[in-house]
Parts: sequence; structure tokens; C-alpha cells
Amino acid sequence: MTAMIDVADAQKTFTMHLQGGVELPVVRGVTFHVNPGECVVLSGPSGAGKSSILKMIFGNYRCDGGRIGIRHRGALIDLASAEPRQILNVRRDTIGYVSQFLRAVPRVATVDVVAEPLIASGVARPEAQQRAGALLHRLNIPERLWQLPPATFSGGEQQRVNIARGFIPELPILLLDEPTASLDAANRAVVVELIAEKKHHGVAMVAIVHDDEIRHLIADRIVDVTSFAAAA
Ligand SMILES: Nc1ncnc2c1ncn2[C@@H]1O[C@H](COP(=O)(O)OP(=O)(O)OP(=O)(O)O)[C@@H](O)[C@H]1O
Repeated sequence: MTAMIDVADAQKTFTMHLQGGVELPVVRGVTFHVNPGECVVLSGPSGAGKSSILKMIFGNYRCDGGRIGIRHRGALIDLASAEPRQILNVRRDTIGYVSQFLRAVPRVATVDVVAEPLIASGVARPEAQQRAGALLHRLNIPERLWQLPPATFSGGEQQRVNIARGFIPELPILLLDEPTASLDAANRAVVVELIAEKKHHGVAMVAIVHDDEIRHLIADRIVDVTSFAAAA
């Protein structure tokens, strides 16, 4: 099977320019792949480099070496050496990222915050809003809140809006950074279902989850990043 994500020997060292150029090696030799329809969960203790690896795959952190192979519109491209414009194209058409926190534009109604990625990809506004509403409904955001901006919502409500916004586009790769962190059991179960549906549609996912129960429910494989820790 052709992998959607193929990371080979990737490494990252942070250079602390404000601390006299101190070098902080974080990971090296990062090697794993993700097939379509598969969810790989990164495990390892706090500070081991899980989020850094996710950001390397999203092109937020540039690698110092190795390859981040991404299947984009049928061709394999290396994000480790890609130009910024190509990274933006990959984010538009191929890789979605669900971060832990919602970064919403002020004064935009919740339903539009969720619908926006679909509208940006060419879906007509009424259909995008209808699909956004269906997802908000599944995630137990009451309809009376849909026209309000999410800025004043509770932490868990904001996270569910964020999940809806992250899951709504139909992209072939999805990166999940603690998608269930502040959710109750019922909403955690909805997220597990949404992940299962993405798998069914062939989406390749890389996730960070600290909850052991969720990890075992969603993981097809677990990659322990401790083995990639760079010696300081
Ligand atoms: N932008 C950055 N600049 C400098 N150091 C960084 C940066 N991002 C991460 N690090 C360092 O890299 C190491 C790994 O951090 P990372 O967030 O990837 O770990 P993690 O395994 O995701 O941890 P946690 O489970 O606590 O979120 C940490 O020591 C962190 O301080």
C-alpha cells in the first residue's frame, strides 16, 4: 500500500537565539509511515517531542535533516525541503491540523467558524452551514449558541467547535493534537466515532492522546517517540 505520510530519519534541533545560540536537540532518526485509513498515535512522556513531530509533519517546524514524505495530489513531495508556497498548497488540499485550542476570529458566528474551511474549498455557503450545523449538533453544541461567536464559550465547548472546524474538510491527512483533552465521556465518544468515520473514508491520521482508553480505541499503531529522543 502507498503510504500517505512517510517520515524517514527526520531530525529537529532548536537554536535559542536569545540565549546566545544554545542548541536544543529534540528528536533525531524519526522514522514511521501512515497508510490511508490508518491512525498512528504518538506516545511518550511529556517533553519527548510528540508535538514537535506533529508540527514537523504540518510544516510548522522545519526539519534539519531527513524526509517528511507527503502524498499530495497523487505525487510524493518532501515537506522537509518544500518551499513555503508548496507547504500552503499542501495545507489547503491535503493536511488538516486540529490543535488543542480554538483560534477563532472575533465576532464570527460559531456556525460560520465551522463552515469556513468548506466555503474556502468552494462549497456553497448554505450547504457549508448546513453541514456545520449537523456536526455541531453531533458534538452537542446547542442550536441557540450557533449564531454567537465562540469566544465566551466554556473550554470544552470551544474545543468541540474546534473539532468540528478541524473535521469538516474532507482532507486525506489529519493531524490531531489532544482532540479529547477537556471533553466529557459522551463527547469523547463522539470524537472516537468521527475518527472511525475518517478511517472509513481512507484518511491517514497522526494523533497525540494522553488518555489510555481513547488511545486504544483509535490507534491502529502506536509509535513511541522515546526512541527518537535526541541526546542533549
Ligand atoms: N519552538 C520551540 N523552541 C524551543 N524549544 C522547543 C520548541 N518547541 C518545543 N521545544 C522543546 O522541545 C521539547 C519537546 O517538546 P514537545 O512539545 O514536542 O513535547 P511533547 O512530547 O509534545 O510534550 P507534552 O506531552 O508535554 O505536550 C521540549 O523540551 C520543548 O521545550
